[in-house]
Amino acid sequence: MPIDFSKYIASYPDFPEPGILFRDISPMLENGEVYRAATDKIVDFAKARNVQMIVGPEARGFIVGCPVAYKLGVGFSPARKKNKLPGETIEESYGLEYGKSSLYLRTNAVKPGQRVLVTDDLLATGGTIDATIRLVEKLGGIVVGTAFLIELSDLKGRDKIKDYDFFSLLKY
Ligand SMILES: O=P(O)(O)OC[C@H]1O[C@H](OP(=O)(O)OP(=O)(O)O)[C@H](O)[C@@H]1O
Ligand SMILES: Nc1ncnc2[nH]cnc12
Repeated sequence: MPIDFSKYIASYPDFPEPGILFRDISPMLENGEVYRAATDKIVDFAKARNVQMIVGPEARGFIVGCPVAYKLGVGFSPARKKNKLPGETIEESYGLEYGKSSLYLRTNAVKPGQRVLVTDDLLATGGTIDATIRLVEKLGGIVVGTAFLIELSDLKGRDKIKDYDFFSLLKY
């Protein structure tokens, strides 16, 4: 029987602030079979695009991207928030559904011409993924796909990344 992935997403009204309906992937992660099946969907998407490197934003982009990198035998580089990455980094700032922030990537994270998959748990306004893509492209990487567990379609994040191949497991 195919897995109904939607059963493993919890919804919390007014978290972390009033008006936000928070979609929580924790139940999916807490079930080994379901986490693996969800990861395998992204692995298939990545294999079809000959992905050579994965970059994901802190923190939930790591949860999605790292097991895919492990399965493919490619590297993963974290795009991190302020004061988390030592050494030489590049920065991009962005707005999100709640708040504003910056992401940083190591200047050695991606080689020019490398085929990169960008992963995150959820696409909302698209600010986070757009900043992550800009970081990769600043280093000369080629973003061959973007992959998420969840897309919040009302927030139109896909409009920001319409030039890129896209995968999402679930849509709300
Ligand atoms: O499409 P956007 O409007 O940019 O929103 C999506 C981003 O928001 C959440 O991360 P958050 O910034 O809350 O950080 P966290 O993963 O560290 O909890 C989520 O994990 C995505 O990265
Ligand atoms: N509604 C939402 N649920 C979970 N994570 C989010 N990140 C941005 N918006 C979110």
